[in-house]
Amino acid sequence: MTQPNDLLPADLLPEGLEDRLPLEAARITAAMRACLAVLDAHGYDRVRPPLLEFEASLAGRMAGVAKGEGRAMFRFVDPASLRTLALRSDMTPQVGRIAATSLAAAARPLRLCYCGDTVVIKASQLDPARERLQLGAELIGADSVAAASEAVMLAVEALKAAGLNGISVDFTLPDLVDTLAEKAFPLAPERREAVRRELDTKDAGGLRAAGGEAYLPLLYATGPFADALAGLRAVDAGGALKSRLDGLEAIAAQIGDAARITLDPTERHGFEYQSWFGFTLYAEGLRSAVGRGGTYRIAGSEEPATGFTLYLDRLAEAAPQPGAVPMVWLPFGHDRAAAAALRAQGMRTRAQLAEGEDGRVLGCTHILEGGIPVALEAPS
Ligand SMILES: N[C@@H](Cc1c[nH]c[nH+]1)C(=O)O
Repeated sequence: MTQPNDLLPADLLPEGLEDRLPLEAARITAAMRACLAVLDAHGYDRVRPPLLEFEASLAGRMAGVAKGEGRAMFRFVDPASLRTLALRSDMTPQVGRIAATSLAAAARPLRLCYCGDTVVIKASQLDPARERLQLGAELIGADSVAAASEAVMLAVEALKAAGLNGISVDFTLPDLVDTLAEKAFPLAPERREAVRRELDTKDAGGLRAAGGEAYLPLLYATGPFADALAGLRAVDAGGALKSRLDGLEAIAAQIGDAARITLDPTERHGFEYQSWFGFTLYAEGLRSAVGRGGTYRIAGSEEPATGFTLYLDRLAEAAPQPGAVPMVWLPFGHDRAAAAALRAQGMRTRAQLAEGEDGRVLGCTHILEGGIPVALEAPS
């Protein structure tokens, strides 16, 4: 038998990639099923885009990704087409492509959901994983307050169905600096990046030095939703903010007490392509975000859309372990119909393959005897 110390160097996994062993895989699967059931019940049809695509098409559907601000993708040359392929780092652009091509003629708003693995070349400090299991929903054809409310409500409902507690939603305004820089607090295009950077690091001195004095109040308008909103309302930006803030207020009113709401108007981490509205989801027991979403435009077709993505393998860390069901040992010559009936009732079975096997050693709690499951003593 192979012992762990027989590990060959070739058996080591690259940094940021790992095997999920049965207990963990069961937790991820249970969370996945619960979330998918919520999206399905709300009328979202599942699509399954491929794991890899032509790089140009993956990168081209999202503004930020095209600008190189996106998560770096693994790329390689396809020996068959001799074109560059990329492994997806996010499924939202793929769903955008489907909406803009195969489903271009489908009625809007179009509700699609998805679940699949994505990979990034470089992980973040907070979360070293380079493979991420995404599960999400995209509402195509609308980026209104109503669409945004539906997306947030659905995300919260899915997280609760997965068994997570203490859910909080952090609202942000991804295109805030661009909007204000146009007119209210004018900034030359080449200065915008510097101002965004200082807002990111919440450095008041740096912000002043970068010529972003007018943006200072934004630094303080962050925290619990009501207070932060009041702070932002006090920023007189010649009405440039009003429609956005009214929108946030309407979304928050819909959520009510289904989740705790905070507002960080300048947060842009993880928002590469979202437009007026963005949100980050957190849950009790997990330091990093369990999902993100917002409004955006599908690059190419310019169609408005709203959606969210949950990071399933991450959120499953705080999801409850599915309850163990009886595991029934099926010895040689067992009653097959009785075994099938037990499985139909939700029990699990393991069948004997060779002489000398002991069901208890193989994790069984019961043995099928005379057509009924009889409890086994745990192995000593
Ligand atoms: N796919 C984005 C979130 C998103 C979905 N739809 C719109 N935004 C992410 O993983 O961060």
